[in-house]
Amino acid sequence: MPPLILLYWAILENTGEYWQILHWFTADYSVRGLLTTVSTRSGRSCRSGIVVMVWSCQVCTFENVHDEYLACEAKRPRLAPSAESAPVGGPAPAAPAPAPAAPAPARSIANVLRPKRSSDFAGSVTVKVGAEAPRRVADASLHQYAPAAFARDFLPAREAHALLRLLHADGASWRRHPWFIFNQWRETPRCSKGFRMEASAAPSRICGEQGDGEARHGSIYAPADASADASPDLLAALRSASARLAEHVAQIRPGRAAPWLPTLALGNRYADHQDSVGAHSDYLGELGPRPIIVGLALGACRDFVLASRAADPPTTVRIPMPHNSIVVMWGECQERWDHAVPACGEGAVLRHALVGPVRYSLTFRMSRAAEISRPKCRCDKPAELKWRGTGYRWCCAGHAPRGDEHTRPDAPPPRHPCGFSAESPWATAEAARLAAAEPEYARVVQPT
Ligand SMILES: O=C(O)CCC(=O)C(=O)O
Ligand SMILES: [Fe+2]
Repeated sequence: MPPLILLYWAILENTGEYWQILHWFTADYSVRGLLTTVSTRSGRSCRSGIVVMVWSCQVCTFENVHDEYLACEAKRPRLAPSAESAPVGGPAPAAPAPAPAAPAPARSIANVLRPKRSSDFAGSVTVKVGAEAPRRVADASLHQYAPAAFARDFLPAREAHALLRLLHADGASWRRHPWFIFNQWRETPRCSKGFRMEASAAPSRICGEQGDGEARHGSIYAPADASADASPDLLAALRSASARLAEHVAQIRPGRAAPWLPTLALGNRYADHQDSVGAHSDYLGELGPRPIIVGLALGACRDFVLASRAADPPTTVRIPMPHNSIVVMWGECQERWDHAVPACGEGAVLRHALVGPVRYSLTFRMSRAAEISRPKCRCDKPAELKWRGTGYRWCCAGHAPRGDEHTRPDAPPPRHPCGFSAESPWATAEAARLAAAEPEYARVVQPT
């Protein structure tokens, strides 16, 4: 049967939503549908009755291969697609001045059929150096400003969508954790859960984040505690994503011999614009110095911010991370840069069709626990590893009950850091070895 193509316009009577729909019926009688008009409502059901209907949004690359219609919520185009080095506003470091909204996509067949990329709707990377006004930069130029790389539309769209569904089902059980900051225990302003991906290991909970007395904090990996409560489908999806990331990193990596094979994924769930992670570098007790850490963002688009600690001149990079985008943080990030997902205004969150304002991130890390001889602090717990300006030191980050334990009424109170601090000559030497094997970031060639 030759393909039959049908283009029609529909107005849903009860919602007033306007859809422009292109269907083509293929030889196997599957039906594809493209929506060109974006809706803000969700939950309508639309069954084709024939075989499969694929709804894809023209604005946010959302693709729903199931038989229900989920309204895409990406109704607010933000910054226009990258214009290399275009100034975007005044000198305020916190947020680049709003740029004019991207023009509405032309309603043409060519535009309907054009595969959409997230750069069509999410903002550009912006860089602010010293007192200069923030500038938009092309994604591929990020390495000129920070030891990091950014890529959009990383996983195949369906894989990203399936992973988001699995995370969203699991994410309801993720918890806020105690963390030590400003000399007191508080709850993390987001929920998190950790996964171990070694084939043989049970998934473990990660005990959230704790402070280190300098208003910086990092993620702490608890040893596997056998709370194997992630679905096999989710673990399989995490392993698949991690294999793709390992391959990507191998392609773009600046030197170094040993492969990066992630074995841990820390999941964060930001329920809305108020959830956040403050500026920090990660704890490295299990990862060793200068680790590669890769963040995969799924769901709502929020800004991921990298800020140099050096004042010569201070650099802030703001990366609006849309659904299915990744940021690779090279080793130097954990020494001389902080990263954050700041709280923002409600309107600054680019919602996702499936999860609305919820953002998930998975930060993939490679455990080197087997190579690291980790001392215990005075609390008799494994110490944490941090860069301290001139070298690495083991320190105590305080201790709180792991996983859900802290929510139990009989949970012991969290313990303040004991003040333990000891040089790690091994980590400092290992960092120097790794740094020598890395060429200048500015010379890293990014694939297009
Ligand atoms: O959510 C993110 O993108 C960052 C999370 C993070 O920094 C962490 O888990 O240590
Ligand atoms: Fe982090």
